[in-house]
Amino acid sequence: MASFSLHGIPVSRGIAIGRAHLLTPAALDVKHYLVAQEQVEAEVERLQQAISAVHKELQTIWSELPKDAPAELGAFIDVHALILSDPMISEAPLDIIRTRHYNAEWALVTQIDELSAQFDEIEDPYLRERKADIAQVAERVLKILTGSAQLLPAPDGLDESLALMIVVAHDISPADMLRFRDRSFSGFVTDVGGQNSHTAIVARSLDIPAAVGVSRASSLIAQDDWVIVDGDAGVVIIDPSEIVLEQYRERQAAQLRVRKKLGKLKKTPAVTRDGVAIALLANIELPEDCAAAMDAGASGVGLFRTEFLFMGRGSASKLPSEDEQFEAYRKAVVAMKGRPVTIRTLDIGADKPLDMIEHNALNPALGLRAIRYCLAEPRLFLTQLRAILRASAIGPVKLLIPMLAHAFEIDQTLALIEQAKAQLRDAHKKFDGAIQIGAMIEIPAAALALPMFIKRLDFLSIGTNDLIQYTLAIDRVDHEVAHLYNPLHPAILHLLSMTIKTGERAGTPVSVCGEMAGDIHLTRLLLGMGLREFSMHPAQLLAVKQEILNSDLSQIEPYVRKILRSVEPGMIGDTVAQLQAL
Ligand SMILES: C=C(OP(=O)(O)O)C(=O)O
Repeated sequence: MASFSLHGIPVSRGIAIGRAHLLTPAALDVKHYLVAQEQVEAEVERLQQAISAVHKELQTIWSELPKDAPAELGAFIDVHALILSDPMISEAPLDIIRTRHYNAEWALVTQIDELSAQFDEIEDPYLRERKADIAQVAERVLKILTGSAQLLPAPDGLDESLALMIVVAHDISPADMLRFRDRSFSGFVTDVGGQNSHTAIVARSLDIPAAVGVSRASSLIAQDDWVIVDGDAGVVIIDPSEIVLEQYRERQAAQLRVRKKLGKLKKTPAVTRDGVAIALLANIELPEDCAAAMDAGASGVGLFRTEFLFMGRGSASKLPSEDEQFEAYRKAVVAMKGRPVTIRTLDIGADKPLDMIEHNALNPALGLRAIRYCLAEPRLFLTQLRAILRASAIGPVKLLIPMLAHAFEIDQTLALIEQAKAQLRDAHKKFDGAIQIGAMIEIPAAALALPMFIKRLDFLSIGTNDLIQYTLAIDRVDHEVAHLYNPLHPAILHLLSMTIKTGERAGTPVSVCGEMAGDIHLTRLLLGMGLREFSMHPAQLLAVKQEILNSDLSQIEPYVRKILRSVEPGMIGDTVAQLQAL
């Protein structure tokens, strides 16, 4: 196969080299014809041969796995081998050929369709999802039958220890991404998605190179193709030549060296050259992420996205109980060893739907989501509030509320927090009575009416991902408008600067917990606006710290003033670049 490349949106930095693992099988689009009676046994044999060819193929992949490859990769191959040996694949389609005289491809697809319908009926979401594995196995067999399958050998010079799997899919939901965090993949490529979709955010949190919005990747890349993902440029190279491979291996090695160097900064305090201390906190999705936060030297958790505890549970299962939630929050608080943990209440809706809740708004991002949903479902909200409050008895916890825009929403939320406290008192359960309560500033209306928030709350956290989405009126997950997603739009810069300055004047702490906080190209801009608290994924923390250590506020501030006076994108971009080069 000739080498070719595809282009998309770079969302998670780094270089990954490996074999493609297609998540969404290509449509099982095969020829359908009837075979004559005398041809039936030959057709049966054709299918049997294809099945044994796939067995061999799986064995080859097994034998090519590097010794230190994570056990999960081998487990995947085992599952596929087991499926292939199961009579539902190895025998039932043969019966279909014999009884209905279907050609081999049609018989296999018929059997898969029947199995698929049976799997849809299964209550257990884990088992239900095994349907995808069966489809992938069937697709391998079909490729052999149609003559399109050739397992490519490892390109010459490929370091097998780097040859892990690259997930290629039309789209990956944030819930699916959650499942991947326990398995080792070296890269992600999706046909759709935007820079700040939650899928992209989770890829960054996993510290795995990823490109999204790579149009038609899942149909142009075949299972087991050798692929390079350049997460810095958003480029995906399929079947790379030896020279290209060598170049990327060198870049990969250079990145590893940079990482090693950054690793030495873990214990270094984040202080600018002119002596201003900056707090660097971590964004987490699950309590297990605290290990990475501690390892990166985070001074606390600035954003715990609790909705990830509620996602991917399937419609049949229940929402997490108060005790289950408490256990998760407690774990995070214990893991952070006395450093503050900012727990955000449920921010569901839009691209973070819950399986058990119907989300049928016409414009989900503008609908009954986040705090709006919680206020409409006080029992669910009180359960979460009690669990968070109980965790505040274990160590320092702050409560963060998403998507607030109206004074009455803040007041209702505060009233419910008081109600949750009263319920805990009645139940003789401990909590921190002086727990700090803050708001996400992520709706332009909130940024423009800041005194209303400052009067009622203890701290503010700017959610730049949603603030950009709502200010520029673009869906953050829609790759067709991804080019309009611009953190340097003058309107965004003004809202940010205004929020930081207003908070500073009022003595209300302001942090940024959106993706802008972890982007090293924007660190100096935010410092110059007066930001002193950044929260980001642990994987980004040391690089941001290095920027801070190399920055001098007195040098930066005049450039930032110039940026804030500019309305021309060219001028803003140039000045941000000059800031970087200081
Ligand atoms: C941090 C944010 O929240 P999320 O990305 O979880 O919506 C944000 O909007 O910037």
